[in-house]
Amino acid sequence: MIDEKLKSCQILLVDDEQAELDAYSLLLTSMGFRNVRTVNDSRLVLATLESMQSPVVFLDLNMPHMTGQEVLRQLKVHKPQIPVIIITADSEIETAVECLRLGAHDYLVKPIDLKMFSSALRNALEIGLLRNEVMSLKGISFGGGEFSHPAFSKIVTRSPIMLGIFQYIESIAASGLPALILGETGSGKELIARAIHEVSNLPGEFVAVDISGLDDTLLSDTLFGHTKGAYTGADKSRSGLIEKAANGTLFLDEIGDLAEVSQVKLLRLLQEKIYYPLGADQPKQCHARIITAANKDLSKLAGQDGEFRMDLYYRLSTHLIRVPPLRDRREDIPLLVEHLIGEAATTMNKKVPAISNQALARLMRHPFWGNVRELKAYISDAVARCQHGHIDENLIGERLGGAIPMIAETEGAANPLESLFGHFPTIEELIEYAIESALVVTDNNQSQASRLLGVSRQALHKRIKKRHEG
Ligand SMILES: Nc1ncnc2c1ncn2[C@@H]1O[C@H](COP(=O)(O)OP(=O)(O)OP(=O)(O)O)[C@@H](O)[C@H]1O
Repeated sequence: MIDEKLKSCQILLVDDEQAELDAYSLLLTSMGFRNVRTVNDSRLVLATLESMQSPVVFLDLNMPHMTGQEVLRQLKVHKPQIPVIIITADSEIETAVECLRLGAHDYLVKPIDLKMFSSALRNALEIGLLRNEVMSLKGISFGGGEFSHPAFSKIVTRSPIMLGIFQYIESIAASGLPALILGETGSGKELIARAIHEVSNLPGEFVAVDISGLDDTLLSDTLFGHTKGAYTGADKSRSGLIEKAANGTLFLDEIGDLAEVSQVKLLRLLQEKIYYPLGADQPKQCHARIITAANKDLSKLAGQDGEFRMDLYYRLSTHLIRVPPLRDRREDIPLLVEHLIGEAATTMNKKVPAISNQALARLMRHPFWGNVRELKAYISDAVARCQHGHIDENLIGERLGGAIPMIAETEGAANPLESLFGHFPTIEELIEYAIESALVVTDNNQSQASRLLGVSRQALHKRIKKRHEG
Protein backbone atom coordinates (compact mmCIF):
# COMPACT_ATOMS: atom_id res chain seq x y z
CA MET A 1 0.00 0.00 0.00
CA ILE A 2 1.23 3.45 -0.87
CA ASP A 3 -0.07 6.19 1.40
CA GLU A 4 -1.99 9.25 0.15
CA LYS A 5 0.82 11.71 0.85
CA LEU A 6 3.16 9.84 -1.50
CA LYS A 7 0.50 9.73 -4.22
CA SER A 8 0.70 13.49 -4.62
CA CYS A 9 4.45 13.24 -5.43
CA GLN A 10 5.65 13.83 -8.97
CA ILE A 11 6.84 11.06 -11.25
CA LEU A 12 8.72 11.43 -14.53
CA LEU A 13 8.64 8.56 -17.03
CA VAL A 14 11.41 8.56 -19.65
CA ASP A 15 11.14 6.23 -22.63
CA ASP A 16 11.49 6.76 -26.38
CA GLU A 17 8.48 4.54 -27.05
CA GLN A 18 5.18 6.32 -26.62
CA ALA A 19 3.27 3.04 -26.13
CA GLU A 20 5.42 2.22 -23.09
CA LEU A 21 4.94 5.70 -21.68
CA ASP A 22 1.19 5.42 -22.11
CA ALA A 23 1.10 2.00 -20.43
CA TYR A 24 3.10 3.14 -17.35
CA SER A 25 1.11 6.38 -17.09
CA LEU A 26 -2.10 4.39 -17.08
CA LEU A 27 -0.76 2.03 -14.45
CA LEU A 28 0.34 4.90 -12.18
CA THR A 29 -2.94 6.78 -12.63
CA SER A 30 -4.86 3.63 -11.74
CA MET A 31 -2.71 3.39 -8.58
CA GLY A 32 -3.87 6.89 -7.63
CA PHE A 33 -0.86 9.00 -8.69
CA ARG A 34 -1.99 12.41 -9.84
CA ASN A 35 1.27 13.99 -11.04
CA VAL A 36 2.76 11.84 -13.75
CA ARG A 37 4.75 13.38 -16.61
CA THR A 38 6.38 11.72 -19.59
CA VAL A 39 9.33 12.53 -21.85
CA ASN A 40 10.08 10.61 -25.06
CA ASP A 41 13.29 12.49 -25.91
CA SER A 42 16.03 11.67 -23.41
CA ARG A 43 17.81 14.99 -24.11
CA LEU A 44 14.97 16.87 -22.48
CA VAL A 45 15.07 15.12 -19.11
CA LEU A 46 17.05 17.76 -17.20
CA ALA A 47 15.07 20.65 -18.67
CA THR A 48 11.79 18.92 -17.73
CA LEU A 49 12.98 18.26 -14.19
CA GLU A 50 13.60 21.98 -13.68
CA SER A 51 9.89 22.50 -13.17
CA MET A 52 9.28 19.42 -10.99
CA GLN A 53 9.27 19.11 -7.21
CA SER A 54 11.14 16.15 -5.64
CA PRO A 55 10.16 13.67 -8.34
CA VAL A 56 11.09 10.06 -8.91
CA VAL A 57 12.36 9.17 -12.40
CA PHE A 58 11.67 5.91 -14.25
CA LEU A 59 14.35 5.60 -16.90
CA ASP A 60 14.49 3.30 -19.91
CA LEU A 61 18.05 2.24 -20.82
CA ASN A 62 17.89 1.81 -24.54
CA MET A 63 17.12 5.18 -26.12
CA PRO A 64 18.44 7.12 -29.14
CA HIS A 65 20.27 10.46 -28.67
CA MET A 66 21.18 9.75 -25.04
CA THR A 67 21.11 6.32 -23.48
CA GLY A 68 19.62 5.82 -20.03
CA GLN A 69 23.15 5.47 -18.68
CA GLU A 70 24.14 8.87 -20.10
CA VAL A 71 21.02 10.48 -18.64
CA LEU A 72 21.79 8.90 -15.29
CA ARG A 73 25.35 10.28 -15.30
CA GLN A 74 23.94 13.72 -16.04
CA LEU A 75 21.37 13.45 -13.25
CA LYS A 76 24.02 12.39 -10.77
CA VAL A 77 25.89 15.63 -11.54
CA HIS A 78 22.97 18.06 -11.68
CA LYS A 79 20.19 16.41 -9.61
CA PRO A 80 21.85 13.85 -7.37
CA GLN A 81 18.98 13.95 -4.90
CA ILE A 82 16.46 12.50 -7.39
CA PRO A 83 15.92 8.73 -7.07
CA VAL A 84 16.12 6.98 -10.44
CA ILE A 85 14.58 3.59 -11.15
CA ILE A 86 15.96 1.87 -14.23
CA ILE A 87 13.58 -0.13 -16.41
CA THR A 88 15.47 -2.82 -18.22
CA ALA A 89 15.06 -5.80 -20.51
CA ASP A 90 16.40 -9.17 -19.43
CA SER A 91 19.31 -8.79 -21.84
CA GLU A 92 20.45 -5.51 -20.28
CA ILE A 93 20.83 -6.63 -16.67
CA GLU A 94 24.58 -6.05 -16.69
CA THR A 95 24.06 -2.46 -17.74
CA ALA A 96 21.35 -2.06 -15.12
CA VAL A 97 23.75 -3.26 -12.44
CA GLU A 98 26.36 -0.81 -13.75
CA CYS A 99 23.66 1.87 -13.35
CA LEU A 100 23.26 0.92 -9.69
CA ARG A 101 26.98 1.54 -9.35
CA LEU A 102 26.51 4.93 -10.98
CA GLY A 103 23.90 5.81 -8.38
CA ALA A 104 20.53 4.52 -9.64
CA HIS A 105 18.15 3.79 -6.80
CA ASP A 106 16.79 0.50 -8.14
CA TYR A 107 16.07 -1.41 -11.31
CA LEU A 108 13.08 -3.36 -12.59
CA VAL A 109 13.22 -6.07 -15.24
CA LYS A 110 10.58 -6.24 -17.97
CA PRO A 111 7.91 -7.62 -17.94
CA ILE A 112 7.34 -5.64 -14.78
CA ASP A 113 5.95 -7.42 -11.75
CA LEU A 114 3.29 -5.18 -10.21
CA LYS A 115 4.31 -5.87 -6.58
CA MET A 116 7.99 -5.13 -7.32
CA PHE A 117 6.98 -2.00 -9.19
CA SER A 118 4.87 -0.74 -6.32
CA SER A 119 7.48 -1.49 -3.66
CA ALA A 120 10.38 0.06 -5.65
CA LEU A 121 8.30 3.16 -6.24
CA ARG A 122 7.25 3.56 -2.59
CA ASN A 123 10.84 3.16 -1.51
CA ALA A 124 12.10 5.70 -4.03
CA LEU A 125 9.42 8.24 -3.11
CA GLU A 126 10.22 7.95 0.59
CA ILE A 127 13.96 8.28 -0.07
CA GLY A 128 13.36 11.27 -2.35
CA LEU A 129 11.27 13.09 0.27
CA LEU A 130 13.82 12.35 2.95
CA ARG A 131 16.69 13.67 0.82
CA ASN A 132 14.75 16.84 0.10
CA GLU A 133 14.04 17.39 3.78
CA VAL A 134 17.72 16.95 4.61
CA MET A 135 18.72 19.30 1.79
CA SER A 136 16.30 22.00 2.85
CA LEU A 137 17.48 21.68 6.46
CA LYS A 138 21.06 22.11 5.29
CA GLY A 139 20.12 24.85 2.81
CA ILE A 140 21.54 22.96 -0.18
CA SER A 141 20.15 23.42 -3.68
CA PHE A 142 21.11 21.56 -6.84
CA GLY A 143 20.68 22.39 -10.49
CA GLY A 144 18.88 25.57 -11.46
CA GLY A 145 19.74 25.06 -15.16
CA GLU A 146 23.10 26.82 -14.82
CA PHE A 147 25.74 25.95 -17.37
CA SER A 148 28.92 27.24 -15.89
CA HIS A 149 31.31 26.16 -18.64
CA PRO A 150 32.52 29.30 -20.49
CA ALA A 151 31.91 27.49 -23.81
CA PHE A 152 28.16 27.99 -23.35
CA SER A 153 28.36 31.70 -22.65
CA LYS A 154 28.97 32.33 -26.37
CA ILE A 155 25.64 30.73 -27.27
CA VAL A 156 22.88 33.15 -26.34
CA THR A 157 19.69 31.25 -25.58
CA ARG A 158 16.98 30.48 -23.09
CA SER A 159 15.18 27.94 -25.24
CA PRO A 160 14.57 24.68 -23.32
CA ILE A 161 15.55 22.72 -26.44
CA MET A 162 18.88 24.56 -26.66
CA LEU A 163 19.45 24.09 -22.91
CA GLY A 164 18.71 20.40 -23.46
CA ILE A 165 21.45 20.45 -26.13
CA PHE A 166 23.88 21.98 -23.59
CA GLN A 167 23.14 19.12 -21.22
CA TYR A 168 23.65 16.65 -24.03
CA ILE A 169 27.00 18.27 -24.89
CA GLU A 170 28.14 17.94 -21.29
CA SER A 171 27.42 14.23 -21.31
CA ILE A 172 28.97 13.42 -24.71
CA ALA A 173 31.96 15.78 -24.69
CA ALA A 174 34.33 13.33 -23.04
CA SER A 175 33.46 10.32 -25.22
CA GLY A 176 35.68 11.46 -28.11
CA LEU A 177 33.27 9.79 -30.56
CA PRO A 178 31.99 11.48 -33.74
CA ALA A 179 29.11 13.93 -33.47
CA LEU A 180 26.80 15.10 -36.25
CA ILE A 181 25.09 18.48 -35.97
CA LEU A 182 22.05 19.07 -38.18
CA GLY A 183 20.31 22.41 -38.60
CA GLU A 184 19.43 25.14 -41.04
CA THR A 185 22.06 27.55 -42.29
CA GLY A 186 23.05 30.17 -39.70
CA SER A 187 21.38 28.35 -36.80
CA GLY A 188 24.62 28.04 -34.81
CA LYS A 189 25.98 24.61 -35.74
CA GLU A 190 29.60 25.76 -35.70
CA LEU A 191 29.12 27.38 -32.29
CA ILE A 192 27.77 24.08 -30.99
CA ALA A 193 30.74 22.19 -32.48
CA ARG A 194 33.13 24.63 -30.78
CA ALA A 195 31.28 24.15 -27.49
CA ILE A 196 31.71 20.36 -27.71
CA HIS A 197 35.44 20.89 -28.35
CA GLU A 198 35.85 23.30 -25.45
CA VAL A 199 33.86 21.22 -22.97
CA SER A 200 35.94 18.16 -23.98
CA ASN A 201 39.06 19.92 -22.70
CA LEU A 202 41.15 18.51 -25.52
CA PRO A 203 44.70 19.84 -25.68
CA GLY A 204 44.68 20.16 -29.50
CA GLU A 205 43.15 22.79 -31.79
CA PHE A 206 39.62 23.16 -33.15
CA VAL A 207 40.04 23.12 -36.94
CA ALA A 208 37.01 23.98 -39.08
CA VAL A 209 36.73 23.33 -42.79
CA ASP A 210 33.81 23.97 -45.15
CA ILE A 211 33.94 21.06 -47.56
CA SER A 212 31.19 22.23 -49.92
CA GLY A 213 32.60 22.83 -53.37
CA LEU A 214 35.75 20.74 -52.72
CA ASP A 215 36.16 17.92 -55.23
CA ASP A 216 37.69 14.64 -54.08
CA THR A 217 41.30 15.57 -54.90
CA LEU A 218 41.08 18.96 -53.23
CA LEU A 219 39.35 17.47 -50.21
CA SER A 220 41.98 14.71 -49.85
CA ASP A 221 44.76 17.25 -50.20
CA THR A 222 43.14 19.55 -47.62
CA LEU A 223 42.46 16.85 -45.05
CA PHE A 224 45.22 14.30 -45.65
CA GLY A 225 48.02 16.49 -47.04
CA HIS A 226 50.52 15.29 -49.64
CA THR A 227 54.09 14.11 -50.06
CA LYS A 228 56.66 15.99 -52.13
CA GLY A 229 56.11 15.23 -55.82
CA ALA A 230 52.67 13.69 -55.25
CA TYR A 231 51.41 15.71 -58.21
CA THR A 232 52.74 18.36 -60.59
CA GLY A 233 53.41 21.45 -58.53
CA ALA A 234 53.64 19.61 -55.17
CA ASP A 235 57.23 20.71 -54.64
CA LYS A 236 57.06 20.34 -50.86
CA SER A 237 55.31 17.83 -48.66
CA ARG A 238 52.43 19.32 -46.68
CA SER A 239 50.51 17.90 -43.75
CA GLY A 240 46.74 18.15 -43.90
CA LEU A 241 44.15 19.46 -41.48
CA ILE A 242 43.77 16.07 -39.76
CA GLU A 243 47.31 16.50 -38.50
CA LYS A 244 46.65 20.12 -37.54
CA ALA A 245 43.69 18.94 -35.47
CA ALA A 246 45.69 16.20 -33.71
CA ASN A 247 44.45 15.75 -30.12
CA GLY A 248 41.78 18.29 -30.91
CA THR A 249 38.70 18.47 -33.12
CA LEU A 250 38.28 18.46 -36.89
CA PHE A 251 34.98 20.11 -37.80
CA LEU A 252 33.73 19.28 -41.30
CA ASP A 253 30.92 21.62 -42.34
CA GLU A 254 28.42 20.89 -45.14
CA ILE A 255 29.09 17.16 -45.02
CA GLY A 256 25.90 16.56 -47.06
CA ASP A 257 27.78 17.81 -50.15
CA LEU A 258 30.48 15.15 -49.89
CA ALA A 259 31.12 13.32 -53.20
CA GLU A 260 30.57 9.55 -53.16
CA VAL A 261 34.24 8.71 -53.54
CA SER A 262 35.13 11.07 -50.66
CA GLN A 263 32.44 9.43 -48.51
CA VAL A 264 34.34 6.12 -48.83
CA LYS A 265 37.56 7.79 -47.66
CA LEU A 266 35.87 9.42 -44.69
CA LEU A 267 34.29 6.10 -43.72
CA ARG A 268 37.70 4.42 -43.74
CA LEU A 269 39.09 7.26 -41.65
CA LEU A 270 36.36 6.78 -39.05
CA GLN A 271 36.52 3.00 -39.02
CA GLU A 272 40.26 2.45 -39.09
CA LYS A 273 41.49 5.80 -37.81
CA ILE A 274 44.10 5.87 -40.58
CA TYR A 275 44.57 7.88 -43.77
CA TYR A 276 47.01 8.15 -46.65
CA PRO A 277 48.44 11.56 -47.59
CA LEU A 278 48.40 11.96 -51.39
CA GLY A 279 51.38 10.11 -52.87
CA ALA A 280 52.21 8.24 -49.61
CA ASP A 281 52.50 4.45 -49.26
CA GLN A 282 52.44 4.48 -45.50
CA PRO A 283 49.25 5.35 -43.62
CA LYS A 284 49.14 7.94 -40.87
CA GLN A 285 47.17 7.67 -37.67
CA CYS A 286 44.27 10.09 -37.08
CA HIS A 287 44.22 11.54 -33.56
CA ALA A 288 41.46 14.09 -34.08
CA ARG A 289 37.86 13.91 -32.97
CA ILE A 290 35.57 14.29 -35.99
CA ILE A 291 32.52 16.53 -35.74
CA THR A 292 30.42 17.11 -38.85
CA ALA A 293 27.51 19.38 -39.71
CA ALA A 294 24.91 19.61 -42.45
CA ASN A 295 21.93 21.76 -43.22
CA LYS A 296 20.23 18.93 -45.11
CA ASP A 297 18.59 16.11 -43.23
CA LEU A 298 21.27 13.51 -43.78
CA SER A 299 19.10 10.70 -42.44
CA LYS A 300 16.75 11.36 -45.40
CA LEU A 301 19.60 11.62 -47.89
CA ALA A 302 20.94 8.33 -46.56
CA GLY A 303 17.51 6.72 -46.45
CA GLN A 304 15.18 7.27 -49.39
CA ASP A 305 17.51 8.99 -51.81
CA GLY A 306 20.63 6.92 -51.20
CA GLU A 307 22.73 10.04 -51.93
CA PHE A 308 24.62 9.56 -48.70
CA ARG A 309 26.07 6.26 -47.51
CA MET A 310 23.97 4.79 -44.74
CA ASP A 311 27.01 3.21 -43.02
CA LEU A 312 28.78 6.57 -43.01
CA TYR A 313 25.69 8.31 -41.65
CA TYR A 314 25.56 5.91 -38.71
CA ARG A 315 29.26 6.38 -37.98
CA LEU A 316 29.03 10.17 -38.11
CA SER A 317 25.87 10.35 -36.02
CA THR A 318 27.11 8.35 -33.02
CA HIS A 319 26.09 11.51 -31.18
CA LEU A 320 23.38 13.47 -32.99
CA ILE A 321 22.35 17.06 -32.34
CA ARG A 322 19.50 18.80 -34.15
CA VAL A 323 19.69 22.56 -33.74
CA PRO A 324 16.20 24.07 -34.01
CA PRO A 325 15.67 26.96 -36.45
CA LEU A 326 15.30 30.40 -34.87
CA ARG A 327 11.61 30.60 -35.80
CA ASP A 328 10.99 27.54 -33.57
CA ARG A 329 12.61 29.25 -30.56
CA ARG A 330 11.31 32.77 -30.82
CA GLU A 331 11.90 33.27 -27.11
CA ASP A 332 15.59 33.64 -28.07
CA ILE A 333 15.00 36.63 -30.39
CA PRO A 334 14.87 39.40 -27.72
CA LEU A 335 17.96 38.02 -25.99
CA LEU A 336 19.85 37.71 -29.26
CA VAL A 337 18.79 41.20 -30.36
CA GLU A 338 20.14 42.68 -27.14
CA HIS A 339 23.37 40.68 -27.44
CA LEU A 340 23.88 41.50 -31.13
CA ILE A 341 23.17 45.22 -30.64
CA GLY A 342 25.83 45.33 -27.91
CA GLU A 343 28.29 43.39 -30.07
CA ALA A 344 27.71 45.58 -33.16
CA ALA A 345 27.91 48.83 -31.16
CA THR A 346 31.22 47.75 -29.61
CA THR A 347 32.66 46.84 -33.00
CA MET A 348 31.55 50.18 -34.46
CA ASN A 349 32.64 52.10 -31.40
CA LYS A 350 29.14 53.52 -30.94
CA LYS A 351 26.98 54.03 -27.88
CA VAL A 352 24.68 51.01 -27.45
CA PRO A 353 21.33 52.05 -29.00
CA ALA A 354 17.91 51.11 -27.62
CA ILE A 355 15.43 49.23 -29.79
CA SER A 356 11.72 50.14 -29.83
CA ASN A 357 9.06 47.59 -28.89
CA GLN A 358 7.54 47.89 -32.37
CA ALA A 359 10.88 47.11 -34.02
CA LEU A 360 11.32 44.10 -31.75
CA ALA A 361 7.75 42.96 -32.47
CA ARG A 362 8.51 43.17 -36.20
CA LEU A 363 11.56 40.93 -35.71
CA MET A 364 9.55 38.49 -33.61
CA ARG A 365 7.17 37.95 -36.56
CA HIS A 366 9.88 37.41 -39.14
CA PRO A 367 10.54 33.81 -40.35
CA PHE A 368 14.37 34.07 -40.40
CA TRP A 369 15.15 31.49 -43.06
CA GLY A 370 18.79 32.51 -42.55
CA ASN A 371 18.43 32.13 -38.76
CA VAL A 372 20.79 33.94 -36.35
CA ARG A 373 23.13 34.96 -39.17
CA GLU A 374 20.24 36.80 -40.85
CA LEU A 375 19.25 38.49 -37.58
CA LYS A 376 22.87 39.49 -37.07
CA ALA A 377 22.99 41.14 -40.52
CA TYR A 378 19.83 43.20 -39.82
CA ILE A 379 21.04 44.28 -36.40
CA SER A 380 24.51 45.29 -37.63
CA ASP A 381 22.87 47.31 -40.40
CA ALA A 382 20.42 48.97 -37.99
CA VAL A 383 23.18 49.84 -35.49
CA ALA A 384 25.31 51.29 -38.29
CA ARG A 385 22.47 53.45 -39.62
CA CYS A 386 20.76 54.53 -36.39
CA GLN A 387 21.32 58.19 -35.60
CA HIS A 388 19.95 59.15 -32.20
CA GLY A 389 20.72 56.08 -30.14
CA HIS A 390 17.39 54.54 -31.09
CA ILE A 391 16.45 51.70 -33.45
CA ASP A 392 12.84 52.17 -34.52
CA GLU A 393 10.49 50.06 -36.60
CA ASN A 394 11.31 51.88 -39.85
CA LEU A 395 14.98 51.06 -39.58
CA ILE A 396 14.19 47.37 -39.20
CA GLY A 397 11.21 47.42 -41.59
CA GLU A 398 13.29 48.81 -44.45
CA ARG A 399 15.56 45.80 -44.25
CA LEU A 400 12.81 43.26 -43.77
CA GLY A 401 10.83 44.81 -46.64
CA GLY A 402 12.56 42.71 -49.28
CA ALA A 403 12.46 39.47 -47.34
CA ILE A 404 9.85 36.74 -47.37
CA PRO A 405 6.95 37.62 -45.07
CA MET A 406 5.40 35.12 -42.70
CA ILE A 407 2.28 33.45 -44.08
CA ALA A 408 0.41 35.04 -41.14
CA GLU A 409 1.16 38.48 -42.61
CA THR A 410 -0.73 37.56 -45.76
CA GLU A 411 -3.78 36.21 -43.95
CA GLY A 412 -7.11 37.30 -45.36
CA ALA A 413 -5.95 37.04 -48.98
CA ALA A 414 -7.55 34.36 -51.17
CA ASN A 415 -4.11 32.83 -51.52
CA PRO A 416 -0.88 34.01 -49.87
CA LEU A 417 1.01 33.78 -53.17
CA GLU A 418 -1.60 35.89 -54.98
CA SER A 419 -1.42 38.50 -52.27
CA LEU A 420 2.37 38.55 -52.48
CA PHE A 421 2.62 38.88 -56.27
CA GLY A 422 -0.71 40.56 -57.08
CA HIS A 423 -1.49 37.54 -59.30
CA PHE A 424 -0.78 33.81 -59.12
CA PRO A 425 2.98 33.58 -59.86
CA THR A 426 4.60 31.43 -62.49
CA ILE A 427 7.33 28.96 -61.52
CA GLU A 428 9.92 31.33 -63.05
CA GLU A 429 8.65 34.20 -60.89
CA LEU A 430 8.77 31.99 -57.80
CA ILE A 431 12.35 30.99 -58.55
CA GLU A 432 13.36 34.63 -59.07
CA TYR A 433 11.62 35.59 -55.85
CA ALA A 434 13.33 32.80 -53.91
CA ILE A 435 16.75 33.83 -55.25
CA GLU A 436 16.15 37.48 -54.45
CA SER A 437 14.95 36.65 -50.94
CA ALA A 438 17.89 34.32 -50.28
CA LEU A 439 20.31 37.08 -51.30
CA VAL A 440 18.56 39.57 -48.99
CA VAL A 441 18.53 37.09 -46.11
CA THR A 442 22.23 36.27 -46.48
CA ASP A 443 23.37 39.82 -47.11
CA ASN A 444 24.30 39.01 -50.73
CA ASN A 445 26.53 36.09 -49.77
CA GLN A 446 26.11 33.76 -52.74
CA SER A 447 27.64 30.79 -50.99
CA GLN A 448 25.19 30.98 -48.07
CA ALA A 449 22.30 31.85 -50.40
CA SER A 450 22.96 28.74 -52.48
CA ARG A 451 22.82 26.61 -49.32
CA LEU A 452 19.55 28.21 -48.35
CA LEU A 453 18.13 27.48 -51.79
CA GLY A 454 19.47 23.93 -51.87
CA VAL A 455 21.43 24.42 -55.12
CA SER A 456 25.13 24.47 -55.85
CA ARG A 457 27.06 27.73 -55.65
CA GLN A 458 27.88 27.37 -59.35
CA ALA A 459 24.20 26.94 -60.31
CA LEU A 460 23.22 30.08 -58.40
CA HIS A 461 26.10 32.06 -59.84
CA LYS A 462 25.09 31.01 -63.38
CA ARG A 463 21.50 32.04 -62.76
CA ILE A 464 22.47 35.46 -61.37
CA LYS A 465 24.87 36.02 -64.27
CA LYS A 466 22.13 35.16 -66.77
CA ARG A 467 19.81 37.63 -65.06
CA HIS A 468 22.38 40.41 -65.33
CA GLU A 469 23.05 39.57 -69.00
CA GLY A 470 19.33 39.46 -69.78
N1 LIG B 1 22.78 31.31 -30.09
C1 LIG B 1 23.64 32.18 -30.63
N2 LIG B 1 24.16 33.16 -29.88
C2 LIG B 1 25.02 34.07 -30.41
N3 LIG B 1 25.42 34.05 -31.70
C3 LIG B 1 24.94 33.09 -32.49
C4 LIG B 1 24.03 32.09 -32.00
N4 LIG B 1 23.73 31.26 -33.01
C5 LIG B 1 24.43 31.68 -34.07
N5 LIG B 1 25.14 32.78 -33.77
C6 LIG B 1 25.98 33.58 -34.71
O1 LIG B 1 25.36 33.48 -36.00
C7 LIG B 1 26.33 33.24 -37.01
C8 LIG B 1 26.07 31.90 -37.68
O2 LIG B 1 26.36 30.87 -36.75
P1 LIG B 1 27.12 29.52 -37.21
O3 LIG B 1 28.22 29.83 -38.19
O4 LIG B 1 27.49 28.76 -35.99
O5 LIG B 1 25.92 28.83 -37.99
P2 LIG B 1 25.92 27.49 -38.87
O6 LIG B 1 24.67 26.78 -38.56
O7 LIG B 1 27.23 26.76 -38.66
O8 LIG B 1 25.85 28.10 -40.36
P3 LIG B 1 26.19 27.36 -41.78
O9 LIG B 1 25.24 26.22 -41.94
O10 LIG B 1 25.93 28.42 -42.81
O11 LIG B 1 27.63 26.93 -41.72
C9 LIG B 1 27.69 33.33 -36.33
O12 LIG B 1 28.16 34.65 -36.42
C10 LIG B 1 27.38 32.98 -34.88
O13 LIG B 1 28.30 33.55 -34.00
